[in-house]
Amino acid sequence: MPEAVIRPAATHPGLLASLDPLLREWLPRQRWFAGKGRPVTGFSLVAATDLLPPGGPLGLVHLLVRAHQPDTPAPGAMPRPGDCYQLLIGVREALPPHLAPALIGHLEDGPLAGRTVYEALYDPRAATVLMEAIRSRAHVGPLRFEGDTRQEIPEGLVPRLVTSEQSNSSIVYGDTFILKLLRRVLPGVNPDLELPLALAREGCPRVPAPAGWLLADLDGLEDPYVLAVLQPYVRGATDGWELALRELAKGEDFTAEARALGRATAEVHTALARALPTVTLGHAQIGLLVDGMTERLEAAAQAVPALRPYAPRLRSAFEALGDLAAEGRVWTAQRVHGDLHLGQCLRSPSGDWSLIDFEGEPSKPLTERRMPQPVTRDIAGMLRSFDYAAHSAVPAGPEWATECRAAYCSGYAEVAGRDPRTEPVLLRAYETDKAVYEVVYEARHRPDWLPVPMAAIRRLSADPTP
Ligand SMILES: Nc1ncnc2c1ncn2[C@@H]1O[C@H](COP(=O)(O)OP(=O)(O)O)[C@@H](O)[C@H]1O
Ligand SMILES: O=P(O)(O)O[C@H]1O[C@H](CO)[C@@H](O[C@H]2O[C@H](CO)[C@@H](O)[C@H](O)[C@H]2O)[C@H](O)[C@H]1O
Repeated sequence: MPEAVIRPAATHPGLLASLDPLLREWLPRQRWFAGKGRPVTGFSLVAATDLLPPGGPLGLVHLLVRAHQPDTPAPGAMPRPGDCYQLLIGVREALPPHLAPALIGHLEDGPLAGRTVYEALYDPRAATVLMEAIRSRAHVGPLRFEGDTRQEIPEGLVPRLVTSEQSNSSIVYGDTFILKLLRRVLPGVNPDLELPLALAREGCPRVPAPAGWLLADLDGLEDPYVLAVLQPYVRGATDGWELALRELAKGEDFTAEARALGRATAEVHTALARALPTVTLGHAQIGLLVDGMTERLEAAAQAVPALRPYAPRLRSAFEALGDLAAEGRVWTAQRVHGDLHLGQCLRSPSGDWSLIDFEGEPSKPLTERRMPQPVTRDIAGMLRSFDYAAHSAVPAGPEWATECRAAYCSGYAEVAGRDPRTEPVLLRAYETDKAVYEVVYEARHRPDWLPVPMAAIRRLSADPTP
């Protein structure tokens, strides 16, 4: 076993000063960096914790740093404080060749001048320190490693960093557990831990139950930061997106899987409705929802000119929902996944589906992400995802999408006792809202993909039935 001893915390203002120029260059290149397009002008230290002393042969420093970026606040608005990021910095005399991709740079001054600093998650020795801290429920400075005592975590699981494109960073331990380290972190209850814990309490088998987690208690804050979540690893799993594309390429039917996904979604929704409060949305609340959807559409049409000709017809989808509410219709809202699509669904080799990544839309504040919403929001996300898969295939498979969407709704109804298609106005409003979001997302991140949500925009603005 490499060193897994957790030593007392010490802060290193000097270390951050010498890291500053290296991080300014390195941080914006990371996939998970949320402030793309604006330079980083400096950092302030939120917390520094030694997990292994940085002066030793292998140093490991846990940092929470606020990255400052020039902001253009709306007139009268307060400038936003920079985003806070979680970093694990390894410190060595020199990097062995297998850690070359992890290099951040060489410290030129300060207490550790001459040493090499690197992204420690690539380093199995550093990853083992994290796991040992969870196993021993260590408290180090502000960091609190905790866990579910009913789940046994064996010693010596071999770690490997997940290298796929992610919004956060994950380490798989011995194909048995996966530790997700949140990158852009906020104080307060995080749905990525809150909802899987609630589902585990309900005995819902569709979501891997958290086995451990990492919190940080910082002075002056009522709520801790949620920094990481450890879950059982679904071995040999394929995600729904990959599976759907594979079946499409082979011309295979996917409706049985779509139906199973509908059932799995309904199981999760039913358990969440039991576990956490539900509320009724009447005229006033639906009015706010409609206003939000309309504002997002206006902002999207400003940002993406291709959307502008369709905006009036799309707006009418939101207005129709407002009209129903004005007639006295009410809807139930509950906690939902918040960002559901095929890529968030994992199929085990035995054919069971699990849902992952309950973080919600990371760009939104936690209070907004934790608000109860109609389940239709998640359902619309999945319906859009079948459409995405069908449009990504060559040749495109619009009938495939129609069949999968129908099968998904039927599967949902089998478990929930309520078919989402019986709420066409609500479904259309949510699907429109999601397609508008996707237009902005693709214009910003993957312009080649823009035709996919634009096809949906055309369909939704032409045909009032979802
Ligand atoms: N419990 C799990 N079992 C197996 N693989 C998982 C599990 N949780 C996550 N993954 C894999 O890790 C990837 C990233 O996880 P996710 O929670 O979506 O992180 P992010 O928020 O960074 O996108 C997923 O796409 C999936 O491939
Ligand atoms: O998984 P994330 O939380 O990072 O979600 C973002 O990226 C997704 C792309 O990976 C994006 O999803 C869109 O593309 C998917 C195919 O790549 C498709 O299945 C989804 O239906 C579609 O929305 C998601 O919108 C974005 O928030």
